[in-house]
Amino acid sequence: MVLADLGRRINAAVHDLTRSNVVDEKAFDSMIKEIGNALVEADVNVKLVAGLRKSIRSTVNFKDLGPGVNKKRIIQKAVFDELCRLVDSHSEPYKPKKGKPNVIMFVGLQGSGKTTTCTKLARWYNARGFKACLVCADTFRAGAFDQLKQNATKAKVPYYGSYTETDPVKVAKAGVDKFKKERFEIIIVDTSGRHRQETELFAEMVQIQEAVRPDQTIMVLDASIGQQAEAQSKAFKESADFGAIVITKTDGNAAGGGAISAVAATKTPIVFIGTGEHILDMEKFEPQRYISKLLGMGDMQGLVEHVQSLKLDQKDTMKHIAEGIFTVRDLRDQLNNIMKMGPLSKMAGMIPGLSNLMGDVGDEEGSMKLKRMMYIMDSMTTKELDSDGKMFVQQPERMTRVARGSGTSVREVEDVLTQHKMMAQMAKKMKGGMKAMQQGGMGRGAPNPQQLAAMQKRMQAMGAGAPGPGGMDMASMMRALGGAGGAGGMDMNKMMSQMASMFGGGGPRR
Ligand SMILES: Nc1nc2c(ncn2[C@@H]2O[C@H](COP(=O)(O)OP(=O)(O)OP(=O)(O)O)[C@@H](O)[C@H]2O)c(=O)[nH]1
Repeated sequence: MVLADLGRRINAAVHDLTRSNVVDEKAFDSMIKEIGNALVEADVNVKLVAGLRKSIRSTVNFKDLGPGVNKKRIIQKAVFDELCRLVDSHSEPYKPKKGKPNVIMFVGLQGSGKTTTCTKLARWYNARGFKACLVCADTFRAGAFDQLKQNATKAKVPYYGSYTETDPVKVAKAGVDKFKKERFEIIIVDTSGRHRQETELFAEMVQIQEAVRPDQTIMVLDASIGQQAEAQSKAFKESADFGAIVITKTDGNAAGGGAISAVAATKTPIVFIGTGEHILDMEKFEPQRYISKLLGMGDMQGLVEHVQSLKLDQKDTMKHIAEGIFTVRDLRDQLNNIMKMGPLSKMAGMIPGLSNLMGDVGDEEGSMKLKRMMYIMDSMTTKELDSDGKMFVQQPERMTRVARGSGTSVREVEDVLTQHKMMAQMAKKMKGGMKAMQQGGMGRGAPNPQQLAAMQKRMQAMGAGAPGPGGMDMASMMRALGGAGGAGGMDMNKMMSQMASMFGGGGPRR
């Protein structure tokens, strides 16, 4: 059972109960039991599960509920709140400060995903305006430096390491000193892992800690170890003190729930979770966001942050749409942006209701389709790209030329032009609204209540469904978007419709 299945099972249990006409104590008990079973199967510790069941039961307390109260709402909220509490460590991690060197040291067993996570974190800070770099202090494993070098180069992050020095303490110290002198703000030290928790490994970690005096030591844990995470983190904590944890490989891994809850129970903050092998596959861990995503309620705030961190260029298209124009080049720029965002399935998970809309179109098929559309537009002339597409109808031989040049078929070129036409019509309709939003500062500030209401209506029409537990309805999600406008905010609605219709999801249900 992968994590998404766990979410679906919990959701189904809650919905079965709240959908039925009689919400009595018996039905309530069987819902709690089903949630408990699903969590135990996802390797959450039975004691924690027993605690959660007890808390839900006492929060709802059937006997005290009067006839007028909305039982369904209270039950949904109790389940959401208790799930959040299960994964919340209630502790604050270190917050790096700008304008000074912040040394972050990574520890963890070999293969846990340390090197990958170090690079993801450096990129994450870089995208947020910090000057970040990497130091490879793993002299134990041959090839470790090469791997870090390769990752760092791909992520465009400066790095330090040595092929000749065999003492990891010396390499770590030299790297940190060098980058401190060069005024780097985030200096990430990757250490050796090895297979088991051997004494030499712990001794080495302590020595590196003493030499580089990290502001934060982060331990990396593989989600697949489930509730074993508690024992493993204890063993590490006894040797080298660490302040926070990153849990990797939570993608497609049911035991992730077990690992997260086990760590939360030790009151160690989980700062990030790894959600894939790609450099962008890392999410800041926040209990409420994690649970709402797990339950299929989306993570709009996460999506906005993700989109913003990509620094997508939307200026020209936004300006065009405000004027009611949408050129073929605009379509190409938008597709380019979508391709930068990572796997489509992941994006869909962040948007409430979109996973259903996309249907069974896989990532591979979706991205292949995107690529072919890009080849087609790359084979067009500047004049064609900047046009409204009508010249292709007037001179169909242009379509034949583009198909030949891009190695695709005339039919596919027609499809791109149909897609473009649809979006150009949409842009025409949006003309007034976009102008008002731009004038009203939508691109900079939070949406006003009328804009929120309109956006909420559209989102619900797209299949976002009824408000979920915990009061996380569409309005509050939209409010969470406050201040996020521009590329991340308003554009998401458009992007959803684009994606859904392009990948055969049948288009938004309006
Ligand atoms: N699916 C998935 N794979 C991941 C994630 N994080 C890391 N990996 C993969 O896990 C494997 C091991 O990652 P590394 O970063 O090399 O692990 P390490 O802990 O640095 O290992 P050593 O350098 O040998 O100590 C690689 O194939 C990564 O691509 C994640 O969040 N999801």
